[in-house]
Amino acid sequence: MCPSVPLPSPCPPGILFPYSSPQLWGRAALQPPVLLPTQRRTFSNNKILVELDTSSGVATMKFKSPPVNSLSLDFLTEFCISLEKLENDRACRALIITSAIPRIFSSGLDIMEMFGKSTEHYAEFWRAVQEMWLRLYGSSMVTVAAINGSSPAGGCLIALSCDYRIMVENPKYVIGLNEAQLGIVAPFWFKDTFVNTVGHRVAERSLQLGLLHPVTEAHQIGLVDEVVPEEKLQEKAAAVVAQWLALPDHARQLTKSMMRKAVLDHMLAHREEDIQNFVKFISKDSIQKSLSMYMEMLKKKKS
Ligand SMILES: CCCCCCCCCCC/C=C/C(=O)SCCNC(=O)CCNC(=O)[C@H](O)C(C)(C)COP(=O)(O)OP(=O)(O)OC[C@H]1O[C@@H](n2cnc3c(N)ncnc32)[C@H](O)[C@@H]1OP(=O)(O)O
Repeated sequence: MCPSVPLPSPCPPGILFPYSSPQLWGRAALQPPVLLPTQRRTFSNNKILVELDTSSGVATMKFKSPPVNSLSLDFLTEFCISLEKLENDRACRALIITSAIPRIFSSGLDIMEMFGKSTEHYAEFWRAVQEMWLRLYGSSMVTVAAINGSSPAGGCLIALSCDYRIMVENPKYVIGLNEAQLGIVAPFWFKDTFVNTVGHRVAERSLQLGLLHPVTEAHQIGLVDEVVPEEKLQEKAAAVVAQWLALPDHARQLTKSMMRKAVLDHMLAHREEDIQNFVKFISKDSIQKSLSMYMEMLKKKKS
């Protein structure tokens, strides 16, 4: 059978052989089978830096939005644009996501986007959150989260949406879906993504208590796949990517799609309803009060 990459049509006899070598599989497979010097393509905005190594097909995306990489509407928009660029780039087969901000991977959704704004704003913001998840969870690239800091709520969702999670061993770092601690609720597709990673029982307890798991515990419950010292993170991420890229892209992609399709389809079928639910929920006085108290608590913690 011909690989899923577009080949000259009809597929000439014998063409399968050169395309069968693992390092030639996939979207980069149409490049001539010669050793090319390492080539880097970089693009950047004020929130995200992306570097694509076109010889390996691996892109590294660094979040660089101080102070805590919170997922504002602007951040989500830039994130989606970057994901779309990479997804459409035939030279890119894999993506490593990490942070350029010390100690923080991402602090999750920007609470200020959910506080004191108009219903139109809430709807626009929530559509952007959905879009980010649809693109990342549904990506055909190999995706690895190199988690070099704390990663609560929406930050954890980003990590969960990748194919593999490697976290830096540091007793101060935590990760989890802590929405309940803010007096809010993780939506069904956050929950489904979590359940698909850690299983129903662990997810149920963790979600109800809004737990932020220290790294060792996150590893024990399967929320992260590996724990490494900070200085080994990039090397480990590259090794994991190489292992996943050794397989034919079409087989890996179809398997990924099979595993994730039900959850993605469910969200797509209920997308507008989910936006309405979010707007209704977040606009409630009691929820606005909870968010306000949470922000106060964050500020007090500093002083
Ligand atoms: C019927 C059901 C219907 C359901 C419908 C849906 C319901 C709603 C679903 C919403 C889902 C929400 C998902 C989320 O992601 S909510 C965000 C959760 N995030 C957090 O709880 C993290 C909070 N932050 C922290 O814990 C710490 O800040 C952190 C560990 C990340 C860093 O600590 P550090 O000490 O280094 O830094 P500071 O705390 O001093 O923070 C620096 C400044 O950044 C501000 N900050 C932090 N996090 C956020 C954030 N998420 N959004 C906005 N701003 C944030 C913090 O206040 C500091 O600001 P100032 O310098 O101005 O004080």
